[in-house]
Amino acid sequence: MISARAVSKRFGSGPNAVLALDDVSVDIYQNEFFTMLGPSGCGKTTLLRLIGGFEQASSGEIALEGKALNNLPPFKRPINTVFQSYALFPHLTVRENVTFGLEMQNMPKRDANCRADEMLELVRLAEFGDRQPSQLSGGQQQRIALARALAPAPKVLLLDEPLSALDLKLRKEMQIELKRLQTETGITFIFVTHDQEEALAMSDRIAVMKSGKILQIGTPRDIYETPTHRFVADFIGDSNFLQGDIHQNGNDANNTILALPGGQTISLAGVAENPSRSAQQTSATIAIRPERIILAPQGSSETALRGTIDDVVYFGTDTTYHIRLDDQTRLLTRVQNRDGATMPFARGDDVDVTLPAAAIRVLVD
Ligand SMILES: Nc1ncnc2c1ncn2[C@@H]1O[C@H](COP(=O)(O)OP(=O)(O)OP(=O)(O)O)[C@@H](O)[C@H]1O
Repeated sequence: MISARAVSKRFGSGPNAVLALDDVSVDIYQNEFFTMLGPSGCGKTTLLRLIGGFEQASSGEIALEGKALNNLPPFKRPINTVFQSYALFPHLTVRENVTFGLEMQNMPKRDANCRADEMLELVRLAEFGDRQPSQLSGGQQQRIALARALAPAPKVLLLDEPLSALDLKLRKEMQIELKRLQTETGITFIFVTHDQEEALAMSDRIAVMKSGKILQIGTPRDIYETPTHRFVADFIGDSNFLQGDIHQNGNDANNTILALPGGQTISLAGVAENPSRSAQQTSATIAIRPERIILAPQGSSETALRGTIDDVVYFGTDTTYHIRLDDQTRLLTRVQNRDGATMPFARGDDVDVTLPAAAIRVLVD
C-alpha cells in the first residue's frame, strides 16, 4: 500500500541542520495495522508527515500502490490523519463534524448525513450526533475524530499518538477499539507511538526507530522474542544484557561460547544467528528476557552459572529475583506465581542460573 525507498529528511542547513530521517525504507501492506515506535525525536512523526504530504522528503521516494506521491498535496492523497489533539470544530454538532469533510468533497448533504450516521455507529456513538463536542468525554471526542477521518473511506489512516491525551484505563479501551475499527474497515492504519505496550497490543507489525533510522521491522512477537539490536531489546520489555568474547571451544564449530569478563562461560550452541550482525565480530552482547532464565538450587547443574539471590520482589502475578553472579554481574529473573503462596527462593540463597539457548539473542550494539 505504502512504500518508502531510501527516504531522508533534513531540517535546516549548515551546522544546525537536523537529519530527522536517515535513508529509511519500508513497505506497509494493505489492511495492515502498522506501528512506528521509538523514543521522542527518533523521526516517527516526520515519516508520518511525509506519507501524509505535510512535509517533502529531502531525498528518496514514497509511493502509494506503486505510484509516487512526492508531488501530490495532502488533500489529493487518499490518506487521512488523526492527531493527538482531536481538533474537532467546537461550534458544530458531532454529526456536522463528521459530515464537514464529506461536504467539502461535494457529497450531497443527505448522503453525507447517512454516511456520518454509519460512522457514528461504527465508533458506537450513534446517539450522540446532535451534541456539541464540549458535551463529550475525551475518549468520546477521540472517537468522533476517528469517525470523521474514516468517513471519506481513505485508503490509509495516519494516527499520530492519538491516545496519549487519555487516561490509562481509557487508553486501554481505545486500543481495543482502534484495532476493531481497523479490522472492520480494512483500512491500512499507520500508527505512531512511543509506548511499547500500546504497540505490542495493537499492531500487525512494528518498526522500531532510533535517531532517524528503522532498526527492526517485525510482528510484536518477532520484536519481543528476537530483537536484533541492543536498543530494541532494551526499549521493548525488560532484558538482561551480558557482554563478553565469543570463542570456539575446542575443534567443535557448534560449541561456541561467550566468555564473560569474570571467567564464567555461556554456551552459545544452538543460539540463532542474528542476520543484522557481522559474523567477524569477536566480542558480543547477548540478551535474555527475565522470564526465560531458569533458576535451580545450587549444585543441580554442571553447566549453569553460579549466583546468589540478592533481592526478591513479590508482584502478585509474579516474583522477580535479583541475582548476583559469582563475577558480580547482575541479572533480573521473573517467575510466575502459579501456585500462589510458595516462593521457591529467598534472599541469600545460592542458585544455579541457566540461560537456555533458545532464549539467548546475540545483538548488534
Ligand atoms: N520543522 C522542524 N524543524 C526543525 N527540526 C525538526 C522539525 N520537525 C522535526 N524536527 C526534528 O527532527 C527530529 C525528529 O522529529 P520527529 O518529530 O519526527 O520525532 P518523533 O519521533 O515524532 O518525536 P516525538 O515523539 O517527540 O513527537 C527531532 O530532532 C526534531 O527536533
